[in-house]
Amino acid sequence: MASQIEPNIVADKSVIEGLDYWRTLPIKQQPQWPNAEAVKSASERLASYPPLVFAGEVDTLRDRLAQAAQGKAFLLQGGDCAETFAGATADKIRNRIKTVLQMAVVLTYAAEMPVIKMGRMAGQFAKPRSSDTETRGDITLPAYRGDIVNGYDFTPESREANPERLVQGYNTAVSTLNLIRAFTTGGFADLREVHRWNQGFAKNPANAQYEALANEIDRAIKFMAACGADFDALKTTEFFVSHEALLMDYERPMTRIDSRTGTPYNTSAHFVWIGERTRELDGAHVDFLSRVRNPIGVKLGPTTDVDTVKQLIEKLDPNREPGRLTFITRMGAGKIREALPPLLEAVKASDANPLWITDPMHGNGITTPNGYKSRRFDDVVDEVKGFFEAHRAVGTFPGGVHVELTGDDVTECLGGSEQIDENDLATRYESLCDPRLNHMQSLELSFLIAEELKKS
Ligand SMILES: O=C[C@H](O)[C@H](O)COP(=O)(O)O
Ligand SMILES: C=C(OP(=O)(O)O)C(=O)O
Ligand SMILES: [Mn+2]
Repeated sequence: MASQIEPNIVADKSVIEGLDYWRTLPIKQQPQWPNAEAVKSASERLASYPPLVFAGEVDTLRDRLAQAAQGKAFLLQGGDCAETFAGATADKIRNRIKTVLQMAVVLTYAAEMPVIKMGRMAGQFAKPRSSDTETRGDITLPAYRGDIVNGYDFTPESREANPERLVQGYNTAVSTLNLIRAFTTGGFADLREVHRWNQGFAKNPANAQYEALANEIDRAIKFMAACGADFDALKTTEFFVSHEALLMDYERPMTRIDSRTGTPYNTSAHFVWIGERTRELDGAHVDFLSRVRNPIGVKLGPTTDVDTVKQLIEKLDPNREPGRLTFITRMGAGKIREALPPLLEAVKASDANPLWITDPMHGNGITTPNGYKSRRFDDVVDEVKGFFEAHRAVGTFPGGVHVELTGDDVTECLGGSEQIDENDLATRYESLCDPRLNHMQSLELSFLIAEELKKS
């Protein structure tokens, strides 16, 4: 990130050394690379490539998240469970952005407050798995760990971890982010285009409800324009990218020293989070992310206790910096109403002010009798409701949602007004890992969240 025209403040030696301290700690969910030299070579190349995001953008996001933590903004974070290299096409990326923009409009209108838009995009390539291996029939192979590690095809060649994929991951993230920037700053995301974001999607109840809302917004904009309002600010929209910081051979080389401040930023995304499976207090991931300046998230499952939350705050946000820390709860619809309030109470009584958002996906996984990983739309909605209820009861702010979604008409989650059932799953199941809400289910969810926001 060094620039010739900006001051070039170098980092302390201890700061640079600290970025590799994780190597001495226990670490989970990393691939078994077959060839250490090849990993070293790929990591060195990554370290020499330009950053994907700038430190200044990361700082802006931290400010936005600080607003949300204070109850003055709402975070909408969404995208694939596992982005794929083949899925990084213009159509698919555009549909996902359109879906997030539509959901954001619905939420902004209801909440009457800014909605921070963030994709699980441009880097969501590495997956933690429940098992290191997958068995089909009498063959057992390494589990698929995301396109940045190995291939999905069930052959020994494809399932072997391949370090060249680290570089391909970077290149795919670059082209995805380039398109995101073009869509969100090149006129397409202009609020006056609110109808256009609905075009190309099938006619269905959620789209019709959206269309009615878009008409209202249109009329309001035209009214304000007739009154002389200047809408230049509506031409572009901020859109941030995020992914799970899981694969250290990608995250470490993408972390650079900011020449303005001499401090480390993970330049592979604006926001990164630590998953439920890798958030041990003394583990590699918590240590590494404690040292970068990005706003960071931590997933919290249903067994999380108060002490763990307090220690995570101590490690990851010792200075209680506004916007620094987001807790992404993923408790499950049946558990959130009991598991979340004690955590909220304890943090409320402390000097910390993290942002709390809900991931209503990962606590609600099921496997259908016909063998698909799925989730029921009703469970997703119920967890969101439980999240709002818990915050209302404790008097804290329900600051956002984190969803696995796509802009395409896939059939991966059950229910919604299209009433997708188990037999429909085979029609269009494309996810290589967890099931995503399709375009219509996503939009429908946003209307339901809007109702909850109005109540809050
Ligand atoms: O996205 C989250 C995890 O990677 C995923 O839920 C793990 O799935 P598995 O239980 O099939 O490994
Ligand atoms: C792995 C994920 O979630 P969790 O860590 O909550 O299981 C994910 O968000 O895809
Ligand atoms: Mn997932």
